[in-house]
Amino acid sequence: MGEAVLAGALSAGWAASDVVATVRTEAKAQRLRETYRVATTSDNVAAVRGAGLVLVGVKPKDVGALLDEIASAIDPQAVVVTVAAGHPAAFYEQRLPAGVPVVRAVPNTPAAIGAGITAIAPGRGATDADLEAVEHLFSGTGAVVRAAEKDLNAVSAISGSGPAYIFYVADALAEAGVLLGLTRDVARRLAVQTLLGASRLMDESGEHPVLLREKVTSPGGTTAAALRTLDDGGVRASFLAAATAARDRADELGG
Ligand SMILES: NC(=O)C1=CN([C@@H]2O[C@H](COP(=O)(O)OP(=O)(O)OC[C@H]3O[C@@H](n4cnc5c(N)ncnc54)[C@H](OP(=O)(O)O)[C@@H]3O)[C@@H](O)[C@H]2O)C=CC1
Ligand SMILES: O=C(O)[C@@H]1CCC=N1
Repeated sequence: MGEAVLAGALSAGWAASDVVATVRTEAKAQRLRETYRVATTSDNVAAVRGAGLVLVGVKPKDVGALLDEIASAIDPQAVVVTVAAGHPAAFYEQRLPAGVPVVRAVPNTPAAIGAGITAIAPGRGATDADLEAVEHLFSGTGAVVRAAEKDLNAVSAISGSGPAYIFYVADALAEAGVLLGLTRDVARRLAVQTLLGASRLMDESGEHPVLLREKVTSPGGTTAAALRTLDDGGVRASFLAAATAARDRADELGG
C-alpha cells in the first residue's frame, strides 16, 4: 500500500527528491531507488527527522512499536498520515508529541494504477490545511473523499477490502466458465472484461446498479434464472455479513 501511495504522490507532482522511503531490506531499497528515484533508508528515526509529512504504512500490529520508535524525532509541525486499519487517531495522538496532527486514510489497492478511492478523516488536531495536504498526497492514486472518523472502519469494509471481494467474484465467474467447458484462458478473459465493462458502464452511465441489472434481465430469460440461484444461495446476504465481519475485525484490530 505504501508503494502505491508513493507512486501516486509522485504522479500528483511530489518531487522524488523530497521523499524518503523506509525499508528493511537492501533489495527493496534498490528497487525503490531505481523505480522512483527516491532516497531510501532503513533508519525510521532519520527518515522522519525534519519531515513535513510522515506516512505510516505498517501492519496494525506494528504501529505501536513504530510510533514508540519515531515519536521523539517527529517535528511538531509535521502531519502524520496513517493507512493502518483499525487504530483510531487517538491511538497515535497518545503516542506522538502533543499537538502533532494525525489524519487517517483508507486507500485501496487499485491506487497502484491511479484507480483507487481513499477516504480521509482528521484526528483531533488536524486542520483543513492538513486535510488538503493529505488529499493532494492521495490525489495521484485516484479519487479522494472525506469521511467522519467514526465511519472509517465501515469504509474499510466496503472499499478498502472491496477489491478482494471483486477478485473473488472474478475467480468464481472464471471457474464457472471452466465448469461449463470453456478454456481457463478464455473463461478468465470473459470474467475480467465483463467486470471491467460493467464497472465502466455503472460509472459512465451514472445509472443505479438496479436499473442496469434490470436491463440485462429479460423476463423469463437466462439471467433471471441465474439471479434466482444467487438469491437462493444467499449471496446478497453473504455480502452484508462479509462487510459486517470486516468492519468488526477493524474495530477489533483498533482495540
Ligand atoms: N493492502 C490493502 O489493500 C490495504 C492495506 N491497508 C493498510 O495498509 C497497511 C499496510 O498493509 P499492506 O501494504 O497490505 O502490508 P505490507 O506487509 O505489504 O506492507 C507493510 C510494509 O511495512 C514494512 N514494515 C514493517 N515494519 C516496518 C518497520 N518497523 N519499519 C519500516 N518498514 C516496516 C514492511 O516491510 P517488509 O517488506 O520488509 O516486510 C512492508 O513493506 C496495513 O496497516 C493495512 O491495514 C489499508 C487499506 C488497504
Ligand atoms: O485486510 C486488511 O486488513 C487490509 C485493510 C483493508 C484492506 N486490507
